[in-house]
Amino acid sequence: MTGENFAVTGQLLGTVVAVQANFYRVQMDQEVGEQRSRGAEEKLDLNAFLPHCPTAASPPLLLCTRRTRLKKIGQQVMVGDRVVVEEPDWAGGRGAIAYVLPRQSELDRPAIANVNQILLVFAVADPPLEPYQLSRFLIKAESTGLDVLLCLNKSDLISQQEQQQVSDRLLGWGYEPIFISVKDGINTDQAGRYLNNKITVIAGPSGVGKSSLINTLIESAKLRVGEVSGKLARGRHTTRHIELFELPSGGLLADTPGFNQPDIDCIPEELIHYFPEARKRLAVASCRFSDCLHRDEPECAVRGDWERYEHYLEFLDAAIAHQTQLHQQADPESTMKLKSKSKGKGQSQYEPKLESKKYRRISRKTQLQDLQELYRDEE
Ligand SMILES: Nc1nc2c(ncn2[C@@H]2O[C@H](COP(=O)(O)OP(=O)(O)OP(=O)(O)O)[C@@H](O)[C@H]2O)c(=O)[nH]1
Ligand SMILES: [Zn+2]
Repeated sequence: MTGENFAVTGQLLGTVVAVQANFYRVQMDQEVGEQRSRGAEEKLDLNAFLPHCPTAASPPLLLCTRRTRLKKIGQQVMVGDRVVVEEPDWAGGRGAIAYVLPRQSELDRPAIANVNQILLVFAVADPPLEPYQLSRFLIKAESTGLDVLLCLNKSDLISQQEQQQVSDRLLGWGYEPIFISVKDGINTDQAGRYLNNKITVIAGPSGVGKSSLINTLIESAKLRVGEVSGKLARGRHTTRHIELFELPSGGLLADTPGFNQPDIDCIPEELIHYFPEARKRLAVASCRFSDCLHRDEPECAVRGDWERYEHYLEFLDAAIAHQTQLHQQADPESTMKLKSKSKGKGQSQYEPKLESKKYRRISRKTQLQDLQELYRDEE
């Protein structure tokens, strides 16, 4: 099923903003609101995959069920999905999801479709900016393949000079952070503009000011959310309750429960691509071996004098350890084979191709199981 199939007159499009039991809360597109208020049967802009700007007269929010046909074909509906709604009951606020449009991206944890970017929030002080922790979060964010936006909050606590030092250092990592202060209202508008008409997931350690930033960004949404669920309740969300909050300027924002040390569980040979400064090196030169892990291999284009190389080595160990563990859980025999095969090549020898295939298979399977579990629980 392709997007073109929906380019017909009269389809009602919306975005799933929350899943509750076997109901889906669907924020209808702006055009739907306008069309409804005009009472006209006009052609809708069906090319628009992104959420639209709410105006004073916000488009309706419908509580929808999923058509039996979707259940039969095993089509799951995720938060973030663009959907076609049929049989709207505007007065009762109800509808039925008839189709799910093709997804542009699919995040695993939190399970959200069509996310455009990750907004990583850290503080420059209180809690102090810890490079290793920041690096870990950045790697995790980069591993989603989505755009990564870095906001450094509490800039009111440091001097211009200190800010410049942090800025220079992070530029060496390949990032241009936005320095903000929610407390003093510095650059929060600018940060907000990056979220326009996009689906953004916000992440970062505890105490850096995520709640404060969210509250600043979504004053109006907070009120509306208040009517539905009682309160914004950030931090209490589990992966089982994911919600997208509408930004006044358009766009949707999802909050993730705080976690302090995200696991490095990526495929070892892909890890290097999550470092922008290493990506830059690999764009202009190649390692001698295509399966180079950039440790002690000869003629490596990556190894060298860059600040986060130490982080890379440490995360690589973590990624390999994670994969070995996965391997053992899934298939103890093949791990044995792998081990004996590696003998004689040196104890740190590692077989990337075999492992990564295996990993991908397991990963997709667990992903599916997670989802199935989620829906079983909810139905
Ligand atoms: N100095 C200063 N303090 C801030 C700023 N923004 C937030 N804070 C304070 O930092 C503390 C933590 O803010 P929160 O918004 O709760 O942080 P959080 O990231 O949501 O924390 P968790 O809910 O634990 O994930 C609060 O006491 C805020 O008042 C800022 O720009 N400057
Ligand atoms: Zn290399």
